[in-house]
Amino acid sequence: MVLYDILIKNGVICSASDAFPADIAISDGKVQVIAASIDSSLATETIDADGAFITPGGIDAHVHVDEPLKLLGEVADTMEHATRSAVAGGTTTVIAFATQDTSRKGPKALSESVKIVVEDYAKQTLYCDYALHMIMFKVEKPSIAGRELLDVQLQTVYDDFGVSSVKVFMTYPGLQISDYDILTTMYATRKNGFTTMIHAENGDIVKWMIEDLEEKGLLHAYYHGVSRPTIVEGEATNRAITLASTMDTPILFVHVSSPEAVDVIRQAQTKGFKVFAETCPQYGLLSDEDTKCHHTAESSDCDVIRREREDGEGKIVDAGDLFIGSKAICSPPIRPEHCQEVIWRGMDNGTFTIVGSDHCPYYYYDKFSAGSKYSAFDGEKDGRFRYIPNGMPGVCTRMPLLYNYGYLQKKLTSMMKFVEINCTNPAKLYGCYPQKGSLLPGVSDADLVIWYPDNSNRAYPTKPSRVTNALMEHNCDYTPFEGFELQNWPRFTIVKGKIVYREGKIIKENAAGAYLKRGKSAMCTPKNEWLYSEFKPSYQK
Ligand SMILES: NC(=O)NCCC(=O)O
Ligand SMILES: [Zn+2]
Repeated sequence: MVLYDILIKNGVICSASDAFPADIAISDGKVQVIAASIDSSLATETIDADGAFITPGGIDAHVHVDEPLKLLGEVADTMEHATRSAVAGGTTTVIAFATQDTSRKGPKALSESVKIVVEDYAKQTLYCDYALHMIMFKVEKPSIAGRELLDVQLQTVYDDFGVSSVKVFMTYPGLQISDYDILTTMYATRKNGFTTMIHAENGDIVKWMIEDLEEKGLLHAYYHGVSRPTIVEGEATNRAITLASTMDTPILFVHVSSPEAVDVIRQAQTKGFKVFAETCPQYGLLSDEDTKCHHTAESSDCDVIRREREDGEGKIVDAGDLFIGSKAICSPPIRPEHCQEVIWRGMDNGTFTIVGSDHCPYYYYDKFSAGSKYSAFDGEKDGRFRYIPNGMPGVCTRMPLLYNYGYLQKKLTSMMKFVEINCTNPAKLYGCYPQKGSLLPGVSDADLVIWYPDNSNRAYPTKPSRVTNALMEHNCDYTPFEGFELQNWPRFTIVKGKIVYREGKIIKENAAGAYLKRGKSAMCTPKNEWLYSEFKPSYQK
């Protein structure tokens, strides 16, 4: 009698709390049974995991892809490309962004902004499920009346699309919102049980620094990081915590990179504030050295040879390329090497709740594509750092890099920690647990990854030994991690019970990703403690 579609035998099942040898049976897209031994005759297909770890599929809760409103300009990956790249690296759910369409007004304004995105992605082949956060850069009515309108707008976007998180920016010209508007946003997100995601950098200091560096003729990619030093992030993080504690609103800092920011987050957590944080692999693995090199032969003030790496065939990558530093430009910027230790420690000690990729892919070699890093040379822009598109690809590499450089190098103390920050916590934080981020029989979607065994004598011809762009399966034409050495990589990625990535090959016919409506966060719940009781809102009993 056949009961299961797929049976995985001889693996070590890893959750955020346990790691134990067991078999796992899947049917109808769900995990059905986990038991010490399950008979192969009960399944249509049996996979021998050969002693390897089996983890829940990753959830990458910070992914920017091409979307109708193009807030971040043209990026190289559509949702189809991003989900394909995700599954090639063991991620089985991505959370991307719908941007507020400010031409839409009234109670349904945000819901309509999400609708156009969902309709656009419905036309694409999706390799895994995706959900959406809302990027908000304008409060429609900046007044007391504005917060009641925003309250209704959030209620509506949640009811219609299960969007339960909002991202705001404290930097970027055109996107930066005032402290007043952040308070208004927090009032409404708190009331609706939304997660407030904050990009914390002091935009006014950055503006001042950019103008000053340009005045001094310091224009190359490297100066992007100089214009946004670590204190810029530390100050904004501290300020956002002050605003959040005034409003008794839980907050989540995205893409945290600076030791000062880590310190204030840790202190706030110790005081019992509901402060959560995300970091990204690039902040633990790249350094400001990677942003060096200059773009014209005449300019010599940044005449530093970039750390060279080999590609898959032993060839040195990009030696002598004078604009190469732009590949690693993102915000917050990649920091000096000594900051990396703080990032890894924060992942392991719980300061960081989750790891996201901040996948935001712009072309590099395809210089003439809209949105290429080379658009910094359009017109009179002359390649100046202020015009280099901010962002880099990473949805594919997030899980494998954390496995190889975190777990295998003992910077993450256990595979349980690996699963917690990459899979389970993102699901709890963003309202999709236990459907996602876990392997609970009868409950969780059968989204999982079978890795290669760590200590096998068997040679696997399909096991990659270095990061290459071909491995990424994205549409972008580079990875900032080219040449990084690998001991492990996902061997199988299974999404809703179907194998979508098998030993280096994408299986398109099994792609059945869809839009995922989320619930409210299980973590971001207010404490109902007010710093000043006068601020307690009238709706709160
Ligand atoms: N991080 C970055 O440089 N680009 C993506 C947009 C953002 O998340 O701030
Ligand atoms: Zn951001």
